[in-house]
Amino acid sequence: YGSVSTSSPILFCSGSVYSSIHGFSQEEIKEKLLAFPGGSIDLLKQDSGIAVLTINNPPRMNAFSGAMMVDLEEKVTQLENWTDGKGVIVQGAAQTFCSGSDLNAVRAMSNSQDGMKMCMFMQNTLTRLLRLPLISVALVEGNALGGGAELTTACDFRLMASGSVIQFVHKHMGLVPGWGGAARLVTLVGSRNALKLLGGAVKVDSELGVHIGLADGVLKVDLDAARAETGLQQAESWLSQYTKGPAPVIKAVKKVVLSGRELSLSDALRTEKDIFGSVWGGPANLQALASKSKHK
Ligand SMILES: CCCC(=O)SCCNC(=O)CCNC(=O)[C@H](O)C(C)(C)COP(=O)(O)OP(=O)(O)OC[C@H]1O[C@@H](n2cnc3c(N)ncnc32)[C@H](O)[C@@H]1OP(=O)(O)O
Repeated sequence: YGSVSTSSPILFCSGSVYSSIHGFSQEEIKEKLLAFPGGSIDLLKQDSGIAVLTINNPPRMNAFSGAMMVDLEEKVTQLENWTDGKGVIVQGAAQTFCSGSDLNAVRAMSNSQDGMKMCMFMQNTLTRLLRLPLISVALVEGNALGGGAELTTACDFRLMASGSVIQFVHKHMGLVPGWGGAARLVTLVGSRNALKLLGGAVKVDSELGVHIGLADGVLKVDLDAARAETGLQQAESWLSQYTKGPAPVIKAVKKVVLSGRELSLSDALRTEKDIFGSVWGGPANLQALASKSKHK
């Protein structure tokens, strides 16, 4: 497969929003964030080409410590470099998703300069997560609150367990989203629904989530515990509908959709042409042509 040299440096060279030209130092904020330890972000890359990224801080309902923000950035870098990857599932440990920023860290960083730097760091990371050449799914069990709700919007899809809640609680905290969650929410559900969810700090359950297009599916509850699939197993089989096939082709699928989502039409068309060129004449294309396959 040829490498994709596109006219779109923003999407495929550096997925970040802020850099030194914006007066932002990633290393400086990393050092400050590392002063708030606790929890981890765990990455499991599987032979299926589907990775599992786990937000792991159960004593604080998987709230993000500063160290976890740094850890997430490192894991996103690993996913960007995963040649054989096709998909990623983002979940929380211990059957709950994520309760947002660790409020202890928020209290200690409450001056607006530090708050803005943390927000720029998280915007960079979550933008890179959404721009990964992998199809991503947030598996929402339990609560996704505040920054946790924002994290769900940094995935291509959201699957909700029954009883789970996505809630942008920011207004109750005297805040608005800052990790890019408002901008992404408007894209997902439209500005009127986004205003309702943010202005009312609405608890979005799975039914409402599907109704407004925030959720893409609801996990099944099987009362026979012995037969029941876990949320993760269900999410893996849901995602595998879209990740069958060679990694370069699945990555190309994500890239054409991403460029259509983020670029102007002219730039998206040029980028699509470049991505097309990277799979045209590739092994999967040649094999399909040789087998004279029929699509029925
Ligand atoms: C730009 C980003 C903006 C933000 O993300 S601001 C943060 C927004 N998130 C929140 O305000 C969540 C606050 N937490 C809650 O509402 C509740 O704890 C929650 C998640 C519904 C769970 O309720 P319960 O099941 O009753 O459990 P609980 O309250 O006893 O919590 C268990 C332990 O977890 C802790 N915890 C939960 N959310 C946390 C957070 N965000 N930061 C730090 N610690 C947090 C909570 O303090 C409790 O700890 P402990 O057992 O009392 O030591």
